[in-house]
Amino acid sequence: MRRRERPDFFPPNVCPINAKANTFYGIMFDAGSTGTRIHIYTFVQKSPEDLPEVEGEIFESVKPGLSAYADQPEKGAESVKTLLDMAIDAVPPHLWKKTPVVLKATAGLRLLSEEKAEALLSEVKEVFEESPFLVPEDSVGIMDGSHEGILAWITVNFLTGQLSGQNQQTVGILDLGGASTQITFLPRFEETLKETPGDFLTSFEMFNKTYKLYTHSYLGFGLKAARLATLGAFNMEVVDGQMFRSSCLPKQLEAEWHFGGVKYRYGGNKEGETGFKPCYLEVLKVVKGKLHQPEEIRGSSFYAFSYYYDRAADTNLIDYERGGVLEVRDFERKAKEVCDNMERYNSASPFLCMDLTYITVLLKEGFGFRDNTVLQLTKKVNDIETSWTLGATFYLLQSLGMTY
Ligand SMILES: O=c1ccn([C@@H]2O[C@H](COP(=O)(O)OP(=O)(O)O)[C@@H](O)[C@H]2O)c(=O)[nH]1
Ligand SMILES: [Ca+2]
Repeated sequence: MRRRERPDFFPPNVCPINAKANTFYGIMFDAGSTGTRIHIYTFVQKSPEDLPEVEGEIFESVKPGLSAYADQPEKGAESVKTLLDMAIDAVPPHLWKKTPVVLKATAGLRLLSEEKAEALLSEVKEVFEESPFLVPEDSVGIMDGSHEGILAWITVNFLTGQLSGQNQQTVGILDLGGASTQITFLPRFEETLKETPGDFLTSFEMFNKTYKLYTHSYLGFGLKAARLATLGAFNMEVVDGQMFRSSCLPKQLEAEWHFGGVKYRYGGNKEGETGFKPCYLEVLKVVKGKLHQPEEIRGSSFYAFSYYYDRAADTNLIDYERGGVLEVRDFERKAKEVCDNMERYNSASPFLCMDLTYITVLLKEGFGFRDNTVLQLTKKVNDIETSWTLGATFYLLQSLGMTY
């Protein structure tokens, strides 16, 4: 796409408040499987040659996600309206009409029937149309899995300064959601391009450059979907009262869990085995042979966020506010510690052992990372969330001709 200049209403030297003429906003909703979030970004474009700067972000979230309202689409849309009302206060009224609002749904809605997903999305569209903001075509929809990874890659590499200037040393990213998981990186070796199935490679244009990225979204491999798969309950018609058991859960546990609008009963192996070893084997069945393993990633380091971050923070592997640097084996060590002392960790979450074991198995046996592969756990860079939403907002502004 060609670089386009935004109209300048005031030449810089006569602009009354110089800084404000080139400020603009973008509103992006992330309708995830476990929650809905609004990101209201403020951008400043100092000159047409430079990348826009992110001046600030307002972030708020609600739970549960839209997919939990599969049978009450109006209620689902109400949760979006609550968040959108925040934008009315955040964006100056004279810019409302120029501020685009978009909602992209991810794996939660991908797993619903088309009919239920459409009903939810059309209610949300109505909420948008009743708002004073700019509602572009296709403003509400389900995002393609490959875009989810690419846009998160754009976000992280933009925030870490890798998309501007010469010597670009981009970083790969790992996102672990509730229902799907993404891996994205820029291959450095010809071999990788040759060995990779075509649908794992996508060319993407951003900020006047084309990137050929390796990316894939594995539907059903998010943390919560993996819990169901381990229990043998994923995509199953659940019979009333049916109990799903696992060696990854505390022996005496019996409880209920709601996900994607379905109720599941689950519990520990009352009589049988419990602990890291049997749990690892159980989880391995869910993962083994299901993921593509690019050779190149074994020796590189990756940025990891979402549930990788949350579980690492929950178990003090990293600081909750600042994040940290880990190796894959740190997750395994912690999984052993938790699974082999399950009763002690019971109070935090009954799924902690299963979650840590899943993360370990996914990284090692799924993607094929080494024990000493380095992971940079990050929630925010320069106070901006490391989410695909920033990349998606840039893409949106580019398509509207508001930036290049
Ligand atoms: O702005 C966000 C959005 C999501 N998450 C994390 O993403 C995970 C939930 O995934 P999500 O609901 O987005 O599921 P998906 O639809 O991506 O499978 C949780 O760890 C959240 O804390 C986050 O940290 N920041
Ligand atoms: Ca997500």
